[in-house]
Amino acid sequence: MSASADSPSQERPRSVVRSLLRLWPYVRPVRVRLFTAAFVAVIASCLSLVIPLVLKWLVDGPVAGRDPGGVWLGGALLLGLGVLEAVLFGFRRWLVARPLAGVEAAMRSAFYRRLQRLPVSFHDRWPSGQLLSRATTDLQLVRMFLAFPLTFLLVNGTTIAVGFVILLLQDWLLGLVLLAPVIPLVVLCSLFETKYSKVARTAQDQVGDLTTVVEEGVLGIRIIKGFGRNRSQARAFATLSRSLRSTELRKARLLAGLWALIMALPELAIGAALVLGTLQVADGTLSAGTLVAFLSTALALRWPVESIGFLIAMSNDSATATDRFFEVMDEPEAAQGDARASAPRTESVREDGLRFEGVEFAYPDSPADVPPVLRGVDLHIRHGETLALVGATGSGKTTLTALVPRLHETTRGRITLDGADITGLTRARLRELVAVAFEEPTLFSATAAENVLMGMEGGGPAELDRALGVAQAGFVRNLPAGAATEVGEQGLSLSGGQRQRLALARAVVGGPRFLVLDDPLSALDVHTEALVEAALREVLATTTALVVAHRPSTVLLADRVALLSGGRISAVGTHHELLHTSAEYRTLMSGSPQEGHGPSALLPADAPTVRPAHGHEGRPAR
Ligand SMILES: Nc1ncnc2c1ncn2[C@@H]1O[C@H](COP(=O)(O)OP(=O)(O)OP(=O)(O)O)[C@@H](O)[C@H]1O
Repeated sequence: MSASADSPSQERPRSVVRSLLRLWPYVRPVRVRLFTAAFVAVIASCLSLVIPLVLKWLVDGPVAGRDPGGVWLGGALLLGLGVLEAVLFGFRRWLVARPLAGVEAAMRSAFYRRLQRLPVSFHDRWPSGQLLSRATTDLQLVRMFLAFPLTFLLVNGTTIAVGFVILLLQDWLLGLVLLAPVIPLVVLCSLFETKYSKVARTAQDQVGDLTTVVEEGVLGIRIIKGFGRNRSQARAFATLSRSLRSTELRKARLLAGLWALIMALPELAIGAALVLGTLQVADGTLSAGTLVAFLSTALALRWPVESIGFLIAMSNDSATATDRFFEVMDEPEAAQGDARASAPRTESVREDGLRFEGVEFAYPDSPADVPPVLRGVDLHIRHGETLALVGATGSGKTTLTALVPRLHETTRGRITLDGADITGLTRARLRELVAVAFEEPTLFSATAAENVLMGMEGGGPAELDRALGVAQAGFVRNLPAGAATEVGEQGLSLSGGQRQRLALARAVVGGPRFLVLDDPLSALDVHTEALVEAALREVLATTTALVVAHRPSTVLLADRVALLSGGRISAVGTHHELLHTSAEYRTLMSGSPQEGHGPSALLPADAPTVRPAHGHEGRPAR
């Protein structure tokens, strides 16, 4: 979802107020403090309007009557009002600071929880930078809005209204002269708001795109350096950065134009009122004190009026940030266990193994004219059996394995675990039953032990040791702090093979009933692979397992092999049966010339091979 992509909020007419009102559920818990703070700020701001009235009294009274006692009293009153105003504004800040940090934190937690619950298909569609910028910059903007523009739009609005009433009461003609710019200002503000909100949206989306590029640049630093792509990456960054800069400049130009008008029109009105007022004083129709009070009030209203421009701008930025936040919050969550009415609610206890029945799956964003990746998969992995899934690259092996832990939902057909439809199981139960390890092993910024024990709620050192043993991950003990070593962001401080072994340990630690492994040995050297294989055999003997295999050595871990072709299972049998009966299987197996595991090691001498067998003894299939 780049800046250029249409987002839901851009398609329908947008209202800043409606967008901001959606914040209410998060603001509700702190409403009392927020309203109190706004009330205190209104009082403080209106106090500044009392000062000109004291001035009027001072000029027309004690100063005109040469009464030093009165002048001192007036001075003390002005000082007292000033101090009270400052104290009240300070109190307002204290009232809002802590609760608003709480609102921001609550929104961020809700956002994070949502991200965790959203289906994998959502994460496939959304660049991580767009999500990161929503969780950081956008939520900061929202907090700033609640702390400042929200209160001051109310405070300044009230101050302006009270101020004009005071001005009109003092001299209605001069008051009307000052009020004259209001109508053009309202029209200008609404025009500005429409234009500004579009530019604000573009800028915030561009920040998201830029965050994505920075994130990819950091995570992919090895590839970028390895392929010498620093320049092209820097160019991509510079292009996005320039676009963002020009959008920010457009924002600044719009704001500057509005600000110039907001400042110039009232200044002109004050100038006109000053001329008119001076003439009235000269005529004797207006007292000098009233003119001083009038002009002081008008000057006291300058800041509330001038601030309206950037308060509107900030509110617009915040409304855009709110829209962006709710675009993610409004996304439908992944279906829960009992979401499908047709799914059986009780779990069968039969030792039926893992079954795929007429399973069809198409990625949600794939074009309508592209056939589904899986088009009716029927497969039965018997209880306690290990089945290797083999197929050409892109045939859908990873997709099929991702359906078992419900990372994606089948579009048709069903998958059962010991006879129970997986859509009828709760997520927690499904996670208990099925453990997964993917080809690309993801580790988290945590210790090696924490990464492994993520696979078993409440697991301890004994389980950890067993799992590390099974995955041949003894290297962990040689890390600087042993299993307590932080393995770094995405485990980048470890080698590919080490990461894969930790991921494998995580998959087996809980002793799952069903194990789904996506090419678990792909990054291991031949020696380690043999060790892991030996240990895996023990684990596989006690579980029902589906193992995606690219290499003959992995296939040999399995009791039977299924060939995925054309979105269906086209053949099932033992390794040797398939070598005899399926030309496609032979081609796939002979296309992996690994030292010691290639066709020479695995194809029996009488198999009709694509490449000639070399007559070595192959490892026996189980
Ligand atoms: N997130 C996705 N969105 C849309 N299409 C996808 C997505 N992931 C995979 N595909 C497509 O689905 C098809 C099957 O991909 P899959 O990764 O399951 O194949 P595979 O058999 O595991 O491949 P390999 O052996 O190379 O790992 C491919 O055509 C791929 O382009």
